[in-house]
Amino acid sequence: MRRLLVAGNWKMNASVAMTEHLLSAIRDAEIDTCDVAVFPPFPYLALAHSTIADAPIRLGAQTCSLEQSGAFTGEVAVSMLSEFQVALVLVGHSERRSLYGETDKIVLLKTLRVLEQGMTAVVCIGETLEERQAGNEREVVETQLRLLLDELSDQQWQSVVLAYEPVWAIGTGETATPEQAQAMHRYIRSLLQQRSADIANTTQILYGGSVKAANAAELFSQPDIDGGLVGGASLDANEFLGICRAK
Ligand SMILES: O=C[C@H](O)COP(=O)(O)O
Repeated sequence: MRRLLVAGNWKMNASVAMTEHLLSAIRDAEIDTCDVAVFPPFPYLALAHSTIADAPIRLGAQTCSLEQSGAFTGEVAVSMLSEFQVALVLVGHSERRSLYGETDKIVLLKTLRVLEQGMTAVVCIGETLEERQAGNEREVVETQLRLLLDELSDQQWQSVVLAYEPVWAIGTGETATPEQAQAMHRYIRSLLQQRSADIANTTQILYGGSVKAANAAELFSQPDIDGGLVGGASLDANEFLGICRAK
């Protein structure tokens, strides 16, 4: 049985006050209906770690370096993240792919770095509007997954979470319908099934793209949707908690 995971990706939005406010509210809500994770920007990870203390909230980072240490100005290594009890790292978010040139090869290499450090990689995939309008969404998603399917061992797949995020639904207010999302999640699971039944059964596949408290329950009730990767709505404590409580 796959647990529901609700993950808040704050993107480049935070302050000390906001981090303390949001995380205190999430901590005090004592959510037990799903697993909860938050992905603050790098400078707030230490504060986030101390604010959530021993609460069952998993801490995530929004990206990581391919490198382990050295002269890579501005980069952050996975070993540094693990010192702040970061348990999950986003890899291949569509903004990293489109704005910072994160290719499928880089996504594979970063995923391996994250797994080597004993963390979970949350690998993001999804098609653009043009790709969907051209009817190529399945092909795009399969291509984005191909290297991971071919290169990761069965054991490594145990530490991978997938997030299907149609680019046209990110930050636009236009959510994929539950049927559209379920159809793609089912397809992704069928690709995992080609690797092994165990990987297909155990890998969590999150949906991302304008998830909010008002639409979360319908999305999460789909058989192949195992939670959400939430952007904008994760910046509002009530909205995020509403998503966590959605059933
Ligand atoms: O990582 C989160 C996604 O990009 C979704 O963002 P959004 O909920 O603001 O559409």
